[in-house]
Amino acid sequence: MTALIPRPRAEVAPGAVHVPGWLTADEQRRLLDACREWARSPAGMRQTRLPGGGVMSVRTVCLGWHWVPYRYQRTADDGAPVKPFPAWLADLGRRAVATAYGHDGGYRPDIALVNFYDAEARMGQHQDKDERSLAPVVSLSIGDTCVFRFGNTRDRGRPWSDVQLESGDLFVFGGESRLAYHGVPKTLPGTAPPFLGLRGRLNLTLRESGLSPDGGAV
Ligand SMILES: O=C(O)CCC(=O)C(=O)O
Ligand SMILES: [Fe+2]
Repeated sequence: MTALIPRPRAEVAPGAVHVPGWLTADEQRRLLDACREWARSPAGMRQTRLPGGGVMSVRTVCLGWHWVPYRYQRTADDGAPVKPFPAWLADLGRRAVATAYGHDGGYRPDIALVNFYDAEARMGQHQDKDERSLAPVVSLSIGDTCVFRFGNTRDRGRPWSDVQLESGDLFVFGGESRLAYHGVPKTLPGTAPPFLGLRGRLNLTLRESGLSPDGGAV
């Protein structure tokens, strides 16, 4: 969408870069189509059960490695093999890192977590720390705008920055910010660009597992 108020690129914290409007409308549409395919069962989109008995409000489908709190495995909750991580998505991830940092640093993502947020869904402050690699996390947003809370590496509290992530925005966090706490306190329902035909918000995070294909550390 054309912004009335320009949204400049910003380094929110050292190594944490927000690039508004990075994906073209066509790229957003293609990514949405791919998400709709990935969401189908087997190994489709589901709500993650937490060890304490709770259920996450976002719906998630994983590619490459399936995330269960708090590790990665090769099979999904239904026992089916996790869907493959496509080469084109790794290429997109490399382009994203190069856009954020000026070079791709040999980025080789092999995990994607695709999260769907309906109007009520949110995600509490957490660290992405189940990967053995400290390569950057690439985040791509499609659909409704959200408030993305990007905090510090020490704890869930302040200081943090609240950033609005809109459809097509890129956010990369690596380096000193790789283990920063972050979360999504709310989405803004009905703000998705009409051309998408999507109610809600999708977010893809690409990561390097640091795991070999048989599950050991690389
Ligand atoms: O939805 C987002 O923007 C963040 C998702 C996230 O932090 C995660 O999947 O670990
Ligand atoms: Fe995260």
